Amino acid sequence: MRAAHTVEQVRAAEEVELARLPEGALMQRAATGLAVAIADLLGGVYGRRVLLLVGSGDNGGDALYAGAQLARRGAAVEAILLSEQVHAAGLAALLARHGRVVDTTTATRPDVVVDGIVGIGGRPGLRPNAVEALGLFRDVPVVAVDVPSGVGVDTGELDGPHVVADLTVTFGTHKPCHLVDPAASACGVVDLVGLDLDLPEPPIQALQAADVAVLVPRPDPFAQKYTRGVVGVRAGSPEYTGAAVLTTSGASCGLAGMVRYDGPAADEVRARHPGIVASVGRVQAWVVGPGGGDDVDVLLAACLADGVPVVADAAALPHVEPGHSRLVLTPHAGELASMLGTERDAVEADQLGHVRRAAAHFGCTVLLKGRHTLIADPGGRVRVTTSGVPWLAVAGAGDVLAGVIGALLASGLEPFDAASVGSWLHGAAATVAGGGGPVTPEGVADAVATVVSGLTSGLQD
Ligand SMILES: NC(=O)C1=CN([C@@H]2O[C@H](COP(=O)(O)OP(=O)(O)OC[C@H]3O[C@@H](n4cnc5c(N)ncnc54)[C@H](O)[C@@H]3O)[C@@H](O)[C@H]2O)[C@@H](O)CC1
Ligand SMILES: Nc1ncnc2c1ncn2[C@@H]1O[C@H](COP(=O)(O)OP(=O)(O)O)[C@@H](O)[C@H]1O
Ligand SMILES: [K+]
Repeated sequence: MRAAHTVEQVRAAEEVELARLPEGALMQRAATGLAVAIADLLGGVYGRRVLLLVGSGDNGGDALYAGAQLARRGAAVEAILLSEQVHAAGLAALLARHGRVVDTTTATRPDVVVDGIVGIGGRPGLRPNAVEALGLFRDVPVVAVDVPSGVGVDTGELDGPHVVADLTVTFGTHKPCHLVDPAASACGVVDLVGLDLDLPEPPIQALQAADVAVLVPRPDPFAQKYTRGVVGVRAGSPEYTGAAVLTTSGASCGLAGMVRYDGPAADEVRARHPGIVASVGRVQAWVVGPGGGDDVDVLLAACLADGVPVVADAAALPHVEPGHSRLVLTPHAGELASMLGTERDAVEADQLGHVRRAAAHFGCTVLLKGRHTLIADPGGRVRVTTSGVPWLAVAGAGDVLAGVIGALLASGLEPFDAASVGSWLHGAAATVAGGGGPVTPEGVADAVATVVSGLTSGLQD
């Protein structure tokens, strides 16, 4: 599990550790991890040129101490001081190793720029002198210390100028900005240096393959199709039969024992999936909405009246009312904006705030689709999916996702687990299906089984 904690939580945990350790020890641990990561990026240290951008706080201190360590191993290290006050002991350490203080007119072209402008104490945005320094060597790789300076650390928002890093080396735990877009997209690769902090339950997590392997349902030896769960799909309309085929393709990923289809595209659905039963009967979960027509409000009401968990997607979303706790809503940013009476841009700018607001308002699990899909429950807990690839941004992929989540709900997973596991499998399936190239939504649906078998065989070893 990749965990992210807020600035307040990190500060509280650091305080305990700071009181326990000799002065400066925690920063030295951070700086050593940073120096190792920079050396790895450069493929060596001796003779490499490093430019530190140093702000007023401890983030600049980390950069200065890491710079001193690199200078000791033969790097030529220069520092631009962006504040009159910088970490004094860090600066002394750098100067003792023959690092040089330079300005924007005297800095030498480096092999790497180290962003020690601000860390978790930073407000969003950058001052003009930082923007100028960052503009000096635009094509040089940037390593951000802890966070890319200027991003909203707790919110994942971007407001004003900020660093765009190739690598972010963070300490102790991830912060929300490392997982939540748009800030996450400014982090590049994120490397975590452990500080042995005693941290509370993380408010934000990103499932990893091992976590999904634990959560994914497996049939017991005496399983029957009904004990594994039946998922019902009410999707498609005479105009949009493809949505019915794709949603049932997701539902047929093999994670539930049976798929029922109730709608106008039964022939198309059965032609692709002969195992699907096109008759009404008992189900353990419903999926409703993809490609839905004029009667989608009636269908949603019928699904909810069944008293089983429901995935509501696409055309069903505008008809959802608060108060159904076993509901999973799967909007993209435009759909979530309509549901909350705001604009798509506002949702995209503050994805965490909006998905949490929607989960609290509707009293159910809400999954906001995007590059890093967010899943929130009404209590504010959030999971982030990072397994996807940009090729997944293809029409129909969302229908498949709704079907996969429906199968997981039918198998007995709780809504928050079903949504986050389904989203992770969906992203991983796109990676497998495309092999680095384009995918079709059908291909993604087919690849879910391959991903699951990889996970479960790994566990049996
Ligand atoms: N607390 C600790 O023990 C540790 C902290 N570490 C480092 O310390 C950092 C936090 O240090 P600080 O609390 O000193 O805070 P920062 O280094 O993030 O800087 C805070 C100062 O920068 C100024 N500032 C805020 N926003 C700004 C902006 N947008 N542009 C320019 N200046 C701005 C403010 O005057 C503020 O006091 C972490 O991110 C991490 O890098 C690590 O060394 C690990 C140990
Ligand atoms: N840049 C991206 N990287 C990874 N996944 C993405 C990206 N953009 C969109 N996705 C994923 O692609 C899918 C698109 O779904 P959706 O927008 O509902 O399409 P449709 O309604 O046509 O089925 C979602 O699962 C979303 O998370
Ligand atoms: K930084």
